[in-house]
Amino acid sequence: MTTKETKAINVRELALEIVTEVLENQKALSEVIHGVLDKYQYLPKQERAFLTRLSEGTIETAIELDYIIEQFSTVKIKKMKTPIRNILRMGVYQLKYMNQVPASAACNESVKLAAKKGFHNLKGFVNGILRNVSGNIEKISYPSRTQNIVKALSVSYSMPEWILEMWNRQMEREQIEKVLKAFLEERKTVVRCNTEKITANDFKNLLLEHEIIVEDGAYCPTAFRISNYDTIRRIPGFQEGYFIVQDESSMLSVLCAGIEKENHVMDVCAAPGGKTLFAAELLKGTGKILSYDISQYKVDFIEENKKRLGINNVETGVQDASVYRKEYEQSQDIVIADLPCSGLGIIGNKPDIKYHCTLEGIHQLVDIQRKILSVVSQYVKKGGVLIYSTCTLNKMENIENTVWFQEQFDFELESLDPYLPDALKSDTTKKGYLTLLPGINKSDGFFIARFRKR
Ligand SMILES: C[S@@+](CC[C@H](N)C(=O)[O-])C[C@H]1O[C@@H](n2cnc3c(N)ncnc32)[C@H](O)[C@@H]1O
Repeated sequence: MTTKETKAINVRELALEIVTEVLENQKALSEVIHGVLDKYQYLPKQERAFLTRLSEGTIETAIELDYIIEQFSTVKIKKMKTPIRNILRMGVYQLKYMNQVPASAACNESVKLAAKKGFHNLKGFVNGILRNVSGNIEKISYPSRTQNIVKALSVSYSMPEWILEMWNRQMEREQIEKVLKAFLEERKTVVRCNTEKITANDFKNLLLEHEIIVEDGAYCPTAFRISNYDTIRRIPGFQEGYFIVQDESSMLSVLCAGIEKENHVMDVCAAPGGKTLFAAELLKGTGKILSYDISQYKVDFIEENKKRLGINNVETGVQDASVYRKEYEQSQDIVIADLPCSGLGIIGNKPDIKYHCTLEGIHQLVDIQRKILSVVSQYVKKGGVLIYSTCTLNKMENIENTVWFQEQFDFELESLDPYLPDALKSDTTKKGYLTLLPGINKSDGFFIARFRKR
C-alpha cells in the first residue's frame, strides 16, 4: 500500500465505524477493533494509536459525552440520526480529552465526516454544537452530587445508573468511586513470563533492551506490567512463546488452587487458556490438564497459545461444561471453574460491557454458573479442590453463588492465605474467598473462592 493510498483512509471514519458497531449494534469492542486494525495493518503506528484512542475513548466516556452534547443541543441525543449522534460524540471526545487535536480540526473534521456520510444538510448543526462545546468546555456544569449521587457518578464516570444502584447496595461509596476512577485510567498490559522457556529476569531484560517500559507485577513473581509497545504480536519473544497476556487476578486464582506436581487438573471453561497454561507451568511437565471450552472456535485459541508456549501436558477439547460426563466422575485433584460471567470487573479493558450488560442477563448467568458448578463439582475427587472464579463485581454471581454452592454440595470453603501474598490476606481470604477491586488492588475486578470436597 502506498503512502498516497493510506492517506485516502480517513481514520476518523474508521473510528465512526467502530463506535457505531459497539454503541448502536451491541458488538464487542475488542472484536470490532481487532477486525479493523487487522484489515488496515499497513496504517502507520501513530494512526493506529489515534484510531484506538478515539474509538475506545468515545465508547468509554459515552454517557458523559451525551450529557455534554445535550447541554448544547435542542435535539435530544436519542432523536438524532445515528451517524450524527456518533460523529458528535467523537467530536466532543476530541475536544475534551485529546489535547493534541486542535479544536478547529476536531470541529472541521466532524463536519466533513457528516457530509461524507450524506448529511450535507446537518453540517451547520454539527458545526454549531461542536463550536459551542469548544467555547464553553470549561464551564459545563455537571449534575450535583448532593442532589443525586447516582446521576452525578453516572455522568462523571460514564457508568449506567442501574449498575451504580446495584453497587450502592453491595459496596461502600468510597470503594465504588475508586473502582470507577480506575476503570477510566490508562492501563498497562500485564503479561506472565513463561518460565518453561525463559527466566523472568532474562525476559525482563529482553523487553528493556527493546525500549519497552517494564514494571514488576504487584503479586506474582512472573508478572510484568508493560507499556510503550506497538502491538502484542510485535513484542520480542511473542513468537517464541516467552509470555502470555494475563492479568494478575487470573494468575492468583491458579496459585490459589495449590497445584502440586502430578496433579490431575480440569479447566472446564478454559479459552483462551490463561489459567490452563499457568497451571501447566506449575505442574512442570508432570500430571495432566484437561482443558475444555464450548466451541471449536474457542478451543483453537487454547491450542494456539499452547503451541506458542510449548506446553505439552495439556489436552484440549470441545465440551459443554453444563452437560454431565460420567467418565470424569471423581477423577480430578483440582477443577478450575472460571465461569462465564457478566464481566463487570474488566470494564477498564472492555468498556462495552457496561452498556451491553443487563440485570436480566446477570440472572441468566447465575443460573448457568449454578448449573455448571453442580455438574463439574462431581468431577472432583474426594478431598480434591474446586476453584470458582469470575471477573465480575456483583454479589449474585460471587458470594451468593459461593454460599449457595456450600449449602447444596459436600464442599467447604478453605483458606486462601497459604497461596496469597500478605498484601491480599484478609478476613474473607481466611474464610476462603477474595474479591479484588481495581483502584484498590492492582488488578482487574475479580472473585476467587476455594472449596475442598469433603
Ligand atoms: C471467563 S472465560 C474463561 C477464561 C479462561 N479461563 C482463561 O483464563 O483464559 C469463560 C469461558 O467460558 C466459555 N463457556 C461459556 N459457556 C460454556 C459452557 N457451557 N461450557 C464450556 N465453556 C463455556 C466461554 O467460551 C469462555 O471462553
